[in-house]
Order: sequence, then C-alpha cells, then structure tokens
Amino acid sequence: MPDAVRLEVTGVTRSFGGRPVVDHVSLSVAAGRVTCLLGPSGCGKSTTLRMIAGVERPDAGEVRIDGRAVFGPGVNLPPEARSVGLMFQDFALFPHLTVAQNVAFGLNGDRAAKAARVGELLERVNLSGYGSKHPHELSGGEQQRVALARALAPRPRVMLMDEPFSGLDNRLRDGIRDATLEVLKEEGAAVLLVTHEPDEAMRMADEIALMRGGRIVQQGAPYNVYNAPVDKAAAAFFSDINVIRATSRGALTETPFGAFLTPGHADGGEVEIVIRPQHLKIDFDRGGRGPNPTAQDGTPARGTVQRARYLGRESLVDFKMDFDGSILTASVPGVFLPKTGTALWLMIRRDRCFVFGVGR
Ligand SMILES: Nc1ncnc2c1ncn2[C@@H]1O[C@H](COP(=O)(O)OP(=O)(O)OP(=O)(O)O)[C@@H](O)[C@H]1O
Repeated sequence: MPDAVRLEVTGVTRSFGGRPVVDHVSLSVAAGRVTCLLGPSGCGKSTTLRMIAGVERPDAGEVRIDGRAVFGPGVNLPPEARSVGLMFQDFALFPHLTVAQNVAFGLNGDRAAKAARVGELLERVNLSGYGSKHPHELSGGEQQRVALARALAPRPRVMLMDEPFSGLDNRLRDGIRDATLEVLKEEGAAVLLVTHEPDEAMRMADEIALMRGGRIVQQGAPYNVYNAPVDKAAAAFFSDINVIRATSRGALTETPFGAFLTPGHADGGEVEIVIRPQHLKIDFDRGGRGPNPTAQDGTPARGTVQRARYLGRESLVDFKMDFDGSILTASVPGVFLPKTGTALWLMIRRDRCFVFGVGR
C-alpha cells in the first residue's frame, strides 16, 4: 500500500507587486518520502516553501497536512500549529545554549522524556557526547547536524528544508547529504527540500518537482525527469546539451546522423534533437577512419576537434562538425585528449535523444 499523503499543496499562488512569483503550484509528499523542489534562482521555490510553513500568506490555494487544512478558505494556522520542521541555509543555532538545549528547544513534556528524545536524536546524527558543548565549539557540518536534530525533535509531520547544505564545504557536502537523508528516512517525515542544484536533487529525491517562472513544469522520479525531459530547458537544467536542428517531413527528420522518427511534429516543422554529451559517441574502433554505422548507432558524421579538456572522471571534447560548422560536445570517460584539428567520426545514441518542436 502506498504511504499516506502527509503534505498536499493545491493551486498555491502568490504575487508580489502584481507579478505572480508562485503560480498555481500543486504537489503532494507522502510520509518517509523526499520531494525536491528544483529550479533556478528566483523561480519561486523559497516562496512556495514559506507559504507551506505559514510564514508567507498565499493569495489563493490550499495546504493540507495529514489531511487537515492548515491554509485554505477561512483557515490560516500559524507556523507553530502546522507540525512542520524548518531548516534553512543559515540554520542559526542559539549560541548561548548547549547542543542538548538547542535540540530540546521546541520540545514539550517532562524532563526525562525530553532528555530521552535529545539523546536519541544526537545518537542518530552521530553526535552522542556533544550535548554539553556550545555551537561555536563545533564544525560547520556538526552544527548542521545539530540543526537537523533540533528541527526533527518535535517529530514534525512535514520537514521543509531550504538549501540546507549550501553553506557547507564542498568536500563535506556529499557525506552530510547522505547522512541527513538516512536520518530523515528513519524519522519518517514527509520532506520538501528546495535546491537549485540538480546533482543534489538527483542524490536526495524520491521525486523531483522542476520549477520555472513560478510553475512546476515537470514532476517525477529523478530517472524520469532526467531521461524524459518535457522540453529543451528541462533537459538543459541537468547537464550541458547538444542541439541539432532539422525539419520534420512525414514523421521523419533527416540529419547528418541519419533519420529520426519524429511523430507528432508538423510536416515541414522545425525540430530540435537534443542529446547529452555522454550520449555522443566517438567511433574509436575504426580509428576515426569510419564511416561504418551499426543499426543502433545510426550514421556517423565527421567533426574536427576544437578543444579537449580533462575533468577528472571524464574528458570533454568539442567538435566542429563538417556538415554545418556547428559545435557538438562529447563526454568520454577517463582521459581522452585528442589534438586540436584531429578529424574523428561521431555517432549519437538515438535511444537517448529528445525531440522537441522549435519554440518549446
Ligand atoms: N517579500 C517579497 N516581496 C517582493 N518580492 C519578493 C518577495 N519575496 C520574494 N520575492 C520575489 O519573488 C521571486 C521568487 O523568489 P524566491 O525566493 O521564492 O525564489 P527562489 O526560487 O527560492 O530563488 P533563490 O534560490 O534565489 O532563493 C523573486 O523574484 C523574488 O525577488
């Protein structure tokens, strides 16, 4: 049975100075699941989160937590009555309180119960024994874990996190993300996490809600959002992309890489074939002498190396294509640094191409 929906947002809308910055946003998050609200700076992610938290008032829409309206017609519960935990980039621990006092801050009940919950959470975030320290004695990553424990202490039904990792050292970040995810899953809250970093969303999310210009443009599992983007901008948000422009004729589009099936596109309509650099393949087997295509790879097309860079895990090679002088970029695992001017044959993985009508 699917987990119960904990957070349900319907048609939430907010304008500032007559400009809609959040425009009919709807989403739901089940218990124990993480949804990442992902999008470029200024697209309305934080405003959405703030409306769910109750610190910003929507112009319209409804927010339900555990089936109960916390905002809607005639209802507007204050943040503290919504059972939400909050965690922001500047998570501001109370400097004069100890770690244990910080974690206990939002807890009610008797001393023994509070102490037990604090102990349980400090253990969960791997900070047992730190209870009597003060925030300034901790590293950034440790402080972040205390903030997580503090937000989770009252067992919120919904956890709202706004760029919670962006203040952290790059080297620490992945480890802290993974540890945080583990704790969130153990606690079972429904989590809505705001981020502008696709890598973070891919790493953390059960579901990604891709936002642009105040709207959610695509929502789904990371695999689907990455591998079946709704438009060119959605594809480009996750990686560099290559774009091949051509004309669709009778549901087929001829390109220098062979013909592509383009059903649903008007006869004579312009289409853009979008491919990520890792799906552009170099015809190594033939030592660059090609062409000799296989059915799967389509027709190879010749290009000349403009620039090659080694990025550690992969090399990025820019080619100037013979067919129209356009630049296509291929990503090759490991070290591959051909000289500028080298001619090589490229093939594209047809099964990994996205076809969009121009203007989409
Ligand atoms: N209180 C406010 N008054 C006026 N404009 C606001 C207010 N709050 C947000 N905005 C504007 O609304 C838009 C969306 O802001 P928001 O902070 O929600 O975006 P975001 O996607 O979270 O971006 P970032 O990642 O940069 O925080 C921005 O153009 C912002 O300037």
